[in-house]
Amino acid sequence: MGVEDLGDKVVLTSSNSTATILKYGATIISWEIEGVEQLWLSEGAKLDGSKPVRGGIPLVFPVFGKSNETGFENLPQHGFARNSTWEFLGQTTENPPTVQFALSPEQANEEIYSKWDNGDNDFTLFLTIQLNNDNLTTSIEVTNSDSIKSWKFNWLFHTYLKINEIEDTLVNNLPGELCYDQIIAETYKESHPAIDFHQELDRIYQNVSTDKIIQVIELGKVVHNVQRENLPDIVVWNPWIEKSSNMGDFQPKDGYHKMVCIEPGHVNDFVELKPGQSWSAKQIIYKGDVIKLQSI
Ligand SMILES: O=P(O)(O)OC[C@H]1O[C@H](O)[C@H](O)[C@@H](O)[C@@H]1O
Repeated sequence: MGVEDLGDKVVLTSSNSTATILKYGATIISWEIEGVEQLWLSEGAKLDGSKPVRGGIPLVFPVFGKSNETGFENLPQHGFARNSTWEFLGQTTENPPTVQFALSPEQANEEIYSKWDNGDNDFTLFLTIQLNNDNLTTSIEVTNSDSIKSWKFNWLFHTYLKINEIEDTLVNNLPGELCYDQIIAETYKESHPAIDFHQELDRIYQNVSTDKIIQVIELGKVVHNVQRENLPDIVVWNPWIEKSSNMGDFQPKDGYHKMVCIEPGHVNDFVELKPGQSWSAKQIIYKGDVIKLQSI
């Protein structure tokens, strides 16, 4: 049991599990239960701060994807939280092991931060990571630290879940939900009883009730459950053959068989914060093998 600061990373240990967090991006790069890895991390992922980590749980702030909205148009895809080295604030609870990280303009990747409204938005992010025996909980609090200016943002946990075989995998509890399909640039209502994977898939499910647990089911068995608080949107992504072959840090090239991204976020529209206001949200990924079918 405990928390170890190894310099560039922090390791949390509970009686049956461990989580490893890279300070760069405050990216969770590993979560093991009984020695079994739950997150997918590319063998080609850069862990030296030269680029965002391909795998684990990168953090997306203040924009998801690219946006042409005023103030966001110069930012690269997914913003700067994943390219910044966060401050490790230390352990907040001993049992369950819980740690906190912070990011504000002082620590943010200067080059990218300056592209967000000319580096004129004062913010504070607190990320709390709690390792329980059967779940990993990540909580985020975003505060507008400016005394006069309002600003807006997207937030997303870009969670890469590890699976055995994508073609044996289904994602449930999304039928009837509105989604924007990024591959064909169209919005439609999901009509399939479960999402299956036979080609590149990149969809933003919008405004999905947080009562709904998103389950990843492999050969009829639940392998991951994703629960959300205050995160209405869910991105489901698998890059498949061509897209992964074009990502230099995606290794091995057939690694897309072993991963699915379920990304809870607030990305369909922006959250607006007035000076001094805060917003918070949570992702809980847990084990548990009961199939729960929730209709719209
Ligand atoms: O390559 P990255 O910038 O890490 O983005 C990886 C992926 O993130 C999300 O899942 C988006 O929906 C995808 O369109 C994007 O390809």
